[in-house]
Amino acid sequence: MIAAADELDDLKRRHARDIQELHAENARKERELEEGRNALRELGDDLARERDTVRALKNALSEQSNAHILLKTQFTTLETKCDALSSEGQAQLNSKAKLTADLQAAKARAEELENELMEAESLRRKLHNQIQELKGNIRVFCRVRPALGTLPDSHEQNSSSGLASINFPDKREHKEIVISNTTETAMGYTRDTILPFSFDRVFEPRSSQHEVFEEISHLVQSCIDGYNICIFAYGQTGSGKSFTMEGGQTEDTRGMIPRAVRHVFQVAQQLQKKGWSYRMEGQFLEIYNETIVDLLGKGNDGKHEIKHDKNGRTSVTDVVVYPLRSPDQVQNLLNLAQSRRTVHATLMNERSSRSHSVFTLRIIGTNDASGETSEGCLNLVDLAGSERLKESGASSDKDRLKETQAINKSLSALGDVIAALGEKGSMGDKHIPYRNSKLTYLLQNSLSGNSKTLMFVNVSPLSSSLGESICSLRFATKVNNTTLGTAKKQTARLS
Ligand SMILES: Nc1ncnc2c1ncn2[C@@H]1O[C@H](COP(=O)(O)OP(=O)(O)OP(=O)(O)O)[C@@H](O)[C@H]1O
Repeated sequence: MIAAADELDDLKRRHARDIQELHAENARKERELEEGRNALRELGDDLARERDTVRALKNALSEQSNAHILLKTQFTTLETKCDALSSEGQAQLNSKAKLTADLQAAKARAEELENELMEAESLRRKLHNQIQELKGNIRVFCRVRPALGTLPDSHEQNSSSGLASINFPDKREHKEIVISNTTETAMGYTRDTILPFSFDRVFEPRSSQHEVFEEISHLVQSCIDGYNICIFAYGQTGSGKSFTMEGGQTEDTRGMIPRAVRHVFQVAQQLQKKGWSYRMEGQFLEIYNETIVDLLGKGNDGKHEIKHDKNGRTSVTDVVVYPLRSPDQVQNLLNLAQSRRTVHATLMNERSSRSHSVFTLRIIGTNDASGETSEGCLNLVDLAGSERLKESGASSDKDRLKETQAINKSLSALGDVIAALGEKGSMGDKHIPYRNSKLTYLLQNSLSGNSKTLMFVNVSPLSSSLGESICSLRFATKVNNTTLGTAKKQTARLS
């Protein structure tokens, strides 16, 4: 029993030890279990996170694959477009080659036509000069200016009631002008007079500078062919002479001088193709009270002398002669000259020009290919107002009286020269009184029978100017009835 009790104790001790160990083991297992649980929780969290990541990646993948599909579609469309463009490009290359060939052919044809045109132009010029020779070399154009009331900024506002009765019956050839005038007889009766005049061309008030120049452009062109040309503007103060010759500053209102210079430059350039090269020079003079003033000079006026050489060349001593290189340069010279012109007030026109102005363009041409030379001269003359003493208000002022007398003397000298040239044409050699005025002496070589002369008779539309208008038209008619003979070219061959 003792042994059994010992054994029992022993067993109890071992059992207690086992229980203790089992407790310890249990506690350890519980700890491990807790740790396992924690680990499991962490793994659960990780799993949830991983699931989120996988979900996000899945979404991204789906977006990417959509984008990929879209890009693929776009790529295919672009590929198709590219194919279409490259075949279009090819077609365009083909059509470009065809167009280049067509252009080449058109250029060759244009060149051919240009040559034909040049030949036709030479022929036309020759025929034109022949026609002019047959007609005689003095022509008269009449131009009636518009009433200024119809223009902005005018002093003649509401002047339409004061307009003269001027009619233009010839609607086809524009050669006639008819003035109707009512005068009172000594007995107090009124008498209606119809005065018809006819000229080479009549320009109505609405005619533009462009239309007027069209009619004189061939004449201007003749100076390139070696003729001496003289174009005058004659008429009472305020009748539109300066407007016709110099014009305004705008493209539309530019006058005959700038248009003539531009035309000469253009034609000279065209003739370069035929081997011609031209040198041009210009001078601008004023004749005031029988004294020459250089409008482009530096002021040694009154000391200029007119000289004519045996080759028909006229020069004036000590005047500035500008080599002309462009039409724009001429506009600047005109502006300079304009600011220097002698301008005084008269009753007729506040800014009346009381002097003659003479713009001279000399054109010297050489043709190295054919050995020809030519020298022509174009004079564009803006004459002083032609009104009589009473009309100009000059009779009460000594200086104005002297001016008006000088103007009248030189204008009648011009008439005498033209008349004498006309008589010479029919009766052989006759003395031509060129020396009677500075104006006619200066223009001697451009007024002779060898030259071409055009006179504009400028007319005011106002009834208050009717008397002067009739005087101007009568003077112009006398000039128109004159035949100046045959113009001669000044050409030579280079030795
Ligand atoms: N055809 C026209 N169209 C428009 N305005 C014109 C025309 N002719 C003349 N004029 C205007 O009429 C006015 C007088 O003309 P202009 O000065 O040319 O006369 P003029 O005869 O030269 O006078 P002057 O003898 O004083 O020089 C100017 O204001 C001018 O601009």
